Amino acid sequence: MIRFEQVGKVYPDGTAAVHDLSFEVAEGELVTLVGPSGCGKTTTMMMVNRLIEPTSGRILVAGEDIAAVDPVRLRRRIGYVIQQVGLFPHRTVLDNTATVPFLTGWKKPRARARAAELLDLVGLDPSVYGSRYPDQLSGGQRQRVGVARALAADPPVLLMDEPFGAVDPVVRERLQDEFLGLQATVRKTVLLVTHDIEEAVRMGDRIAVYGEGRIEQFDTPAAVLGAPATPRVAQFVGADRGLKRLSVTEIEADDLEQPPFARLDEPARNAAARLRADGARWAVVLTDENDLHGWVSTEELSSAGRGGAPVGDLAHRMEAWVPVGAPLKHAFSEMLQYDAGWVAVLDGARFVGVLTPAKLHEALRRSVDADAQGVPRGQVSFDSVADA
Ligand SMILES: Nc1ncnc2c1ncn2[C@@H]1O[C@H](COP(=O)(O)OP(=O)(O)OP(=O)(O)O)[C@@H](O)[C@H]1O
Repeated sequence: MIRFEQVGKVYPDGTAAVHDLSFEVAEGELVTLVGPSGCGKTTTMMMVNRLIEPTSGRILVAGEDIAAVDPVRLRRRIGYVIQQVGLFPHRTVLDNTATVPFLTGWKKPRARARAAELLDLVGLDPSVYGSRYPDQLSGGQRQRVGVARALAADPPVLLMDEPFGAVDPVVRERLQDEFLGLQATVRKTVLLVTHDIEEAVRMGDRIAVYGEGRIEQFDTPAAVLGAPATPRVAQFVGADRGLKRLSVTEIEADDLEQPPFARLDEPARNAAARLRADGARWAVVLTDENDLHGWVSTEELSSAGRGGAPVGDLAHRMEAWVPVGAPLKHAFSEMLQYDAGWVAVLDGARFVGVLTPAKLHEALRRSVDADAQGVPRGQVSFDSVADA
């Protein structure tokens, strides 16, 4: 959808801002451009809507060399969100949002109806906020209006330059999540500039990590964190990249342990005898359909006496659980929150297995090796000190 072919930019004063950029952003993909200040991210982005012209190479949008496209026409196909949102102070939120539809000649009622739809989409009730002026909004709300305005003309491409930079970290995280939710439905082709590696990792399907004026690595967040291509990338992503990688590595069924289990309606004494014979101190409690009910200790089952009480009478609820496919970080955080030595992993209600700290470490290590070798994680073997 967006293709850079050996693009370079030298400013008139001789500053070479970027060199030899070649990369492609697929349709519906969100690529983050990240790197230290002055490395050329904004220059890269502004060449896409021709606010800056390259001095070498060419850029294609939807297969068309943009040098040959009228800049005004080009910009109508490309939404642009910037940090200083740039709303018109004397226009209402609704009319600010409708700016591009107005410019493209839509009738006012239609443009406003579209703007109201978009405000709703970004979580601002148009009947409450539509008639306000920008200075009557919080920073986060203004930022949302900026996103709504960029989306109002339904452009296939969206350029976002530090779009969540002007708000505090808590609001920023919420806006990031909201935008990702929105992106899952609107599926725009997005280039997002940030100097924040956390944001780049969180938002990007792929990340372009810049050094001075060039891309040092262009890959998935997991690959950038797991195998930085150059010392400069390693330095930029930081010493705690293992921790960051936890948030982009998904739990897979192969990562899990299968603990002993007891059936919800089997007699407690049968389950107790079986678990004692296996030397197990506890078991997960499952229904006949393998849905997770909870957990129970062997001791509790043993003390149930000789009656035929079912396991279900003694079971505890399972607080610590995560869905399969969730990031490892989510599982780790559940373990800490519930002070649990493991978390259950579910597919819908169905029990898939448990993740322990050792398995979590193993999954992380195998995912790094799998990326390096370009194979699925299940194909990577792992020897840990614990196995020795
Ligand atoms: N109009 C200009 N004339 C000369 N040099 C410029 C001009 N605009 C930008 N530069 C230089 O080009 C380089 C890249 O700038 P750019 O704004 O693309 O970086 P950036 O990575 O977006 O930085 P930041 O994160 O600080 O916004 C910098 O060295 C900058 O000083």
